[in-house]
Amino acid sequence: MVMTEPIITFKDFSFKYDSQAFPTLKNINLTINKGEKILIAGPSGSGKSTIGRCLNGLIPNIDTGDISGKCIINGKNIEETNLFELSFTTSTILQDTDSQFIGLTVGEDIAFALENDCQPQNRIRQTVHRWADELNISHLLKQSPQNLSGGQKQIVALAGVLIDESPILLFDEPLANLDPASGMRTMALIDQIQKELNATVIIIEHRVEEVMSQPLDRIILINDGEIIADKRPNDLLHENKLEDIGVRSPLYIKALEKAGINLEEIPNLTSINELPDSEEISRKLQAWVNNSTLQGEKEQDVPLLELKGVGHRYNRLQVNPLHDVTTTINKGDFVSIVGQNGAGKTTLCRIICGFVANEGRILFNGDDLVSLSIKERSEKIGYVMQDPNQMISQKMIFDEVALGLRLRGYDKNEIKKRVYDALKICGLYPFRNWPISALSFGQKKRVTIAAILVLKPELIILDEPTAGQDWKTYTEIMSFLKKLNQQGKTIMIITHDMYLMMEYTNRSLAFADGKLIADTYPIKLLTEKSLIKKASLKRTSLYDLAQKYHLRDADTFVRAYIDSERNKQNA
Ligand SMILES: Nc1ncnc2c1ncn2[C@@H]1O[C@H](COP(=O)(O)OP(=O)(O)OP(=O)(O)O)[C@@H](O)[C@H]1O
Ligand SMILES: Nc1ncnc2c1ncn2[C@@H]1O[C@H](COP(=O)(O)OP(=O)(O)OP(=O)(O)O)[C@@H](O)[C@H]1O
Repeated sequence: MVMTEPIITFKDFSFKYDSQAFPTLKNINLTINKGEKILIAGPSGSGKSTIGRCLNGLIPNIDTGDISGKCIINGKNIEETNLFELSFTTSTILQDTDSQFIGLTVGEDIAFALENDCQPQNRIRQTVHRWADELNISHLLKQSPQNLSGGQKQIVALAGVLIDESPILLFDEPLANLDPASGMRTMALIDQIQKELNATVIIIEHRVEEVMSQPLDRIILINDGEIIADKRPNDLLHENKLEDIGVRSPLYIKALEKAGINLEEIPNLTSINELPDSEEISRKLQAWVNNSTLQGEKEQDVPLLELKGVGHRYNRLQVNPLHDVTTTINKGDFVSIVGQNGAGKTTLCRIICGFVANEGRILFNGDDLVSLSIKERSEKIGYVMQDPNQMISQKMIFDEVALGLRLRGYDKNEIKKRVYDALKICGLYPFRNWPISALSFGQKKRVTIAAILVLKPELIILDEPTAGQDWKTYTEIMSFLKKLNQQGKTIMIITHDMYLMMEYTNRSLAFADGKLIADTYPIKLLTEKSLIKKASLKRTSLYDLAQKYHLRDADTFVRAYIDSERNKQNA
């Protein structure tokens, strides 16, 4: 028997933030042994990050509140330990990477963790280069961390944590902004580090399927501040209750279920490789595809936005600036913009909105956009940033949505009418007199969309609207966007979620190294191996399932699955 020794123990532990009326964590009993790898999952606001903050000492040192019961980390009671002491025990990679950077360059930032340990200069250089190599960020070492793309920031933050060599590594949503291939690489890397250092790894993530691409010891489900399951992944998947609490199940499991396959009869559900070779499963999956009728792809060819040789270079250090993007977005399109972290997706959207200079031309309904100011453009093209908190400037919902109209001098009645209309479309009318601070993330996101809809733009561009969201909020945001699209809005959306791309969008633009490398149907994009590799994409597990069971045509299987989900939504 392997000797196990607890490194984290919660005993009848409850915690109430000073500013909250009720406890956020309730009666937590949890033991994690040295060297274990644990996933913590659960809906937004359930208390996952709060548990994380106990592990790294932010609770009770920075986030003060009432504790009852005990929490012992590496032999120390968190109530009797200061932040500095715990910093040697737990390394944390946060959801919000921006607040984590201290160096002037990426290289300095990564080195910082080592300099803390008083290592010699040349050893530091070597280690930094080794990790930068491993993480594919060598070309960024001289850049300022503030200028990186969202995904690049996340990888740099990861490097800092990995080289720190603490006994507990805590990752709070490490995948939220990563492209699919980087996400997989990151999970493999975490696994490798864990083995090398024999570290205890705690991962907080909504993307359960991706985390499960590497072995896990246990999954802990949190709901409403309580632990509702603490099980080995296989046992939890057999119970098949993830979606009941708003956590997305792995796609291949949902597909098996759709085809009427009894999950109880499958011994190991943790990965497609572990599924049994079975004629019967093959037959059932194939029969299910044969029974579904496929919908035709939507064809549209009235041009709305024409991009001709579009590009932008931020500075001379930039290795692959966005260059020569030429394509036409048609009226009614729902376009996904996908690809490699740092490829230029956000930059393209900034160019379209006029926030940064453009080396090419853009026509909107046939007119050149160059003569329009940012303000004039925003009446035609609405841009929704990833973080709603960065967009919101007012206290009250009504005022936030009315802001654009007030700035443009509309009269009071017209403002009221338009704001109410937009709030109704966004399902926020009942909240019209509420302060924004009382809303959840998904609701805030809809406020920022409402604030854009009042100006009646024909095109709406959204930057990763579902990143870091739980399954419920994800579905809420996406069905809402789908409705807007059906009402005639043209939508462009940046995303790293391959399934989202396939289910919701009718067309994909894929980027790599500053270039548009594909412009096609979402499903077609994932049929070409070389494209997938170049754009850092990944096939969903539906393909792997179809291949494993030798279905006649994997793409047809994937389409059948997506159609059946679409129909379920429309019903
Ligand atoms: N510093 C704080 N002060 C007061 N309340 C807080 C604080 N941080 C979190 N909370 C509250 O505690 C609850 C749980 O938040 P927590 O961040 O732990 O959730 P989570 O499960 O990590 O959610 P998400 O998936 O959205 O990140 C929320 O209702 C939140 O409003
Ligand atoms: N303000 C800036 N100054 C200098 N370089 C920048 C700036 N903003 C972005 N870059 C660089 O431009 C490139 C493209 O960045 P962009 O944000 O468009 O990428 P992205 O495709 O949206 O990436 P992600 O998927 O990670 O969000 C990156 O290499 C990034 O480092």
